[in-house]
Amino acid sequence: MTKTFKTLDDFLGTHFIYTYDNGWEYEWYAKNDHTVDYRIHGGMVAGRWVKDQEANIVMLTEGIYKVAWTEPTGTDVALDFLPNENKVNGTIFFPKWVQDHPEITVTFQNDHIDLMEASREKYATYPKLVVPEFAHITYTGDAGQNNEDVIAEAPYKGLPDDIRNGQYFDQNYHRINK
Ligand SMILES: C=Cc1ccc(O)cc1
Repeated sequence: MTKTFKTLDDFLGTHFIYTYDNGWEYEWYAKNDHTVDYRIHGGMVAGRWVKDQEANIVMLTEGIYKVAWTEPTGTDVALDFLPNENKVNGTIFFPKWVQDHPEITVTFQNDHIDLMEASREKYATYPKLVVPEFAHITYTGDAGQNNEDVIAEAPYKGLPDDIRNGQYFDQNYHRINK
Protein backbone atom coordinates (compact mmCIF):
# COMPACT_ATOMS: atom_id res chain seq x y z
CA MET A 1 0.00 0.00 0.00
CA THR A 2 1.46 3.38 -0.97
CA LYS A 3 -1.07 5.70 0.68
CA THR A 4 0.21 8.65 2.70
CA PHE A 5 -1.38 8.89 6.15
CA LYS A 6 -2.46 12.41 7.13
CA THR A 7 -5.66 12.29 9.20
CA LEU A 8 -7.10 10.10 11.96
CA ASP A 9 -9.58 8.83 9.40
CA ASP A 10 -6.71 7.64 7.21
CA PHE A 11 -5.56 5.44 10.12
CA LEU A 12 -8.91 4.02 11.23
CA GLY A 13 -9.70 0.82 9.33
CA THR A 14 -6.04 0.08 8.65
CA HIS A 15 -4.60 -3.41 9.16
CA PHE A 16 -0.90 -3.89 9.93
CA ILE A 17 1.60 -6.69 10.39
CA TYR A 18 4.88 -5.76 12.03
CA THR A 19 7.92 -7.38 13.62
CA TYR A 20 9.49 -5.97 16.75
CA ASP A 21 13.27 -5.73 16.97
CA ASN A 22 13.16 -8.57 19.54
CA GLY A 23 11.62 -10.81 16.84
CA TRP A 24 8.03 -10.77 18.09
CA GLU A 25 5.54 -10.61 15.19
CA TYR A 26 2.15 -8.94 15.70
CA GLU A 27 -0.88 -8.29 13.50
CA TRP A 28 -3.12 -5.41 14.53
CA TYR A 29 -6.27 -3.73 13.18
CA ALA A 30 -7.64 -0.26 13.97
CA LYS A 31 -11.25 -1.45 13.84
CA ASN A 32 -12.82 1.92 14.64
CA ASP A 33 -12.06 5.02 16.74
CA HIS A 34 -12.29 3.11 20.04
CA THR A 35 -11.72 -0.57 19.18
CA VAL A 36 -8.80 -2.78 18.13
CA ASP A 37 -8.41 -6.44 17.11
CA TYR A 38 -5.10 -8.30 17.03
CA ARG A 39 -3.34 -11.61 16.55
CA ILE A 40 0.11 -12.61 17.82
CA HIS A 41 2.34 -14.66 15.52
CA GLY A 42 5.64 -14.64 17.36
CA GLY A 43 7.02 -14.00 20.83
CA MET A 44 6.20 -14.78 24.45
CA VAL A 45 2.44 -15.13 23.83
CA ALA A 46 2.37 -16.27 20.19
CA GLY A 47 -1.01 -17.83 19.39
CA ARG A 48 -3.07 -15.35 21.35
CA TRP A 49 -5.82 -13.44 19.53
CA VAL A 50 -8.31 -10.80 20.60
CA LYS A 51 -11.28 -9.00 19.09
CA ASP A 52 -13.07 -5.85 20.23
CA GLN A 53 -10.52 -4.60 22.73
CA GLU A 54 -11.49 -1.07 23.76
CA ALA A 55 -8.63 1.39 23.21
CA ASN A 56 -7.78 5.07 23.18
CA ILE A 57 -6.76 6.10 19.65
CA VAL A 58 -5.55 9.59 18.76
CA MET A 59 -3.49 11.38 16.14
CA LEU A 60 -0.56 13.18 17.79
CA THR A 61 0.43 15.16 14.68
CA GLU A 62 -0.09 14.58 10.97
CA GLY A 63 0.46 10.89 10.22
CA ILE A 64 1.51 9.87 13.76
CA TYR A 65 -0.89 7.91 15.95
CA LYS A 66 -0.97 6.83 19.59
CA VAL A 67 -3.00 3.85 20.78
CA ALA A 68 -3.26 2.66 24.41
CA TRP A 69 -5.35 0.17 26.29
CA THR A 70 -5.56 -2.05 29.36
CA GLU A 71 -6.56 -5.71 29.03
CA PRO A 72 -8.57 -8.17 31.14
CA THR A 73 -5.25 -9.93 31.89
CA GLY A 74 -3.94 -6.71 33.48
CA THR A 75 -1.50 -6.20 30.59
CA ASP A 76 -1.19 -2.57 29.49
CA VAL A 77 -0.14 -1.55 25.99
CA ALA A 78 0.98 1.76 24.45
CA LEU A 79 1.72 1.90 20.72
CA ASP A 80 2.93 4.75 18.50
CA PHE A 81 2.38 4.19 14.78
CA LEU A 82 4.40 6.05 12.12
CA PRO A 83 2.84 4.33 9.10
CA ASN A 84 4.47 6.66 6.58
CA GLU A 85 7.84 5.38 7.83
CA ASN A 86 6.66 1.76 8.31
CA LYS A 87 7.57 2.08 11.95
CA VAL A 88 5.90 1.34 15.31
CA ASN A 89 7.16 1.96 18.82
CA GLY A 90 5.39 -0.24 21.35
CA THR A 91 5.62 -0.71 25.08
CA ILE A 92 3.90 -3.69 26.67
CA PHE A 93 3.57 -3.82 30.46
CA PHE A 94 2.98 -7.44 31.43
CA PRO A 95 1.88 -8.38 34.95
CA LYS A 96 4.21 -11.00 36.43
CA TRP A 97 1.63 -13.75 36.08
CA VAL A 98 1.57 -13.49 32.27
CA GLN A 99 5.35 -13.90 32.21
CA ASP A 100 5.04 -16.90 34.57
CA HIS A 101 2.03 -18.51 32.85
CA PRO A 102 1.89 -17.22 29.26
CA GLU A 103 0.03 -20.36 28.16
CA ILE A 104 -3.10 -19.23 30.04
CA THR A 105 -3.34 -16.19 27.75
CA VAL A 106 -2.57 -18.05 24.50
CA THR A 107 -6.11 -18.52 23.27
CA PHE A 108 -9.02 -16.60 21.72
CA GLN A 109 -9.36 -14.32 24.72
CA ASN A 110 -12.98 -13.31 23.99
CA ASP A 111 -14.13 -16.83 24.97
CA HIS A 112 -12.14 -16.76 28.23
CA ILE A 113 -12.56 -13.34 29.84
CA ASP A 114 -13.55 -14.91 33.18
CA LEU A 115 -10.33 -16.97 33.24
CA MET A 116 -8.21 -13.86 32.52
CA GLU A 117 -9.90 -11.94 35.33
CA ALA A 118 -9.60 -14.85 37.75
CA SER A 119 -5.93 -15.36 36.87
CA ARG A 120 -5.04 -11.72 37.44
CA GLU A 121 -6.45 -12.05 40.98
CA LYS A 122 -4.95 -15.46 41.67
CA TYR A 123 -1.35 -14.82 40.53
CA ALA A 124 1.26 -12.09 41.09
CA THR A 125 1.07 -8.70 39.38
CA TYR A 126 4.53 -7.45 40.38
CA PRO A 127 7.24 -6.98 39.35
CA LYS A 128 5.86 -6.15 35.91
CA LEU A 129 7.74 -7.09 32.75
CA VAL A 130 8.15 -3.95 30.61
CA VAL A 131 8.92 -4.59 26.94
CA PRO A 132 9.75 -1.38 25.00
CA GLU A 133 10.59 -2.04 21.34
CA PHE A 134 10.58 -0.56 17.88
CA ALA A 135 8.95 -2.57 15.11
CA HIS A 136 9.14 -2.62 11.34
CA ILE A 137 5.81 -2.73 9.48
CA THR A 138 5.86 -5.52 6.86
CA TYR A 139 2.25 -5.16 5.66
CA THR A 140 -0.32 -2.36 5.54
CA GLY A 141 -3.86 -2.97 4.27
CA ASP A 142 -6.92 -0.77 3.92
CA ALA A 143 -9.55 -3.07 5.45
CA GLY A 144 -12.16 -0.39 6.18
CA GLN A 145 -13.70 0.07 9.61
CA ASN A 146 -15.64 -2.64 11.45
CA ASN A 147 -14.53 -5.39 9.09
CA GLU A 148 -15.06 -8.65 11.04
CA ASP A 149 -13.06 -10.65 8.46
CA VAL A 150 -9.71 -9.06 9.30
CA ILE A 151 -9.06 -10.91 12.57
CA ALA A 152 -11.44 -13.86 12.35
CA GLU A 153 -9.50 -17.04 13.06
CA ALA A 154 -6.64 -18.30 15.21
CA PRO A 155 -3.12 -17.51 14.06
CA TYR A 156 -1.40 -20.29 12.13
CA LYS A 157 2.11 -20.66 10.74
CA GLY A 158 2.25 -18.92 7.39
CA LEU A 159 -0.77 -16.65 7.94
CA PRO A 160 1.26 -13.41 7.75
CA ASP A 161 2.85 -14.64 4.52
CA ASP A 162 -0.57 -15.55 3.08
CA ILE A 163 -1.71 -11.99 3.77
CA ARG A 164 1.49 -10.39 2.45
CA ASN A 165 1.30 -12.55 -0.69
CA GLY A 166 -2.28 -11.42 -1.38
CA GLN A 167 -3.71 -14.93 -0.84
CA TYR A 168 -5.89 -14.18 2.20
CA PHE A 169 -8.27 -11.33 1.33
CA ASP A 170 -10.30 -10.69 -1.82
CA GLN A 171 -10.79 -7.30 -3.53
CA ASN A 172 -13.38 -6.30 -0.90
CA TYR A 173 -11.08 -7.26 1.99
CA HIS A 174 -13.10 -10.34 2.83
CA ARG A 175 -11.45 -13.64 3.68
CA ILE A 176 -11.04 -15.90 0.65
CA ASN A 177 -11.04 -19.31 2.44
CA LYS A 178 -13.90 -19.20 4.94
C1 LIG B 1 -0.67 -7.26 24.20
C2 LIG B 1 -1.15 -6.86 23.03
C3 LIG B 1 -0.38 -6.17 22.02
C4 LIG B 1 -0.96 -5.93 20.80
C5 LIG B 1 -0.22 -5.28 19.80
C6 LIG B 1 1.06 -4.91 20.06
O1 LIG B 1 1.80 -4.31 19.09
C7 LIG B 1 1.64 -5.12 21.28
C8 LIG B 1 0.91 -5.76 22.28
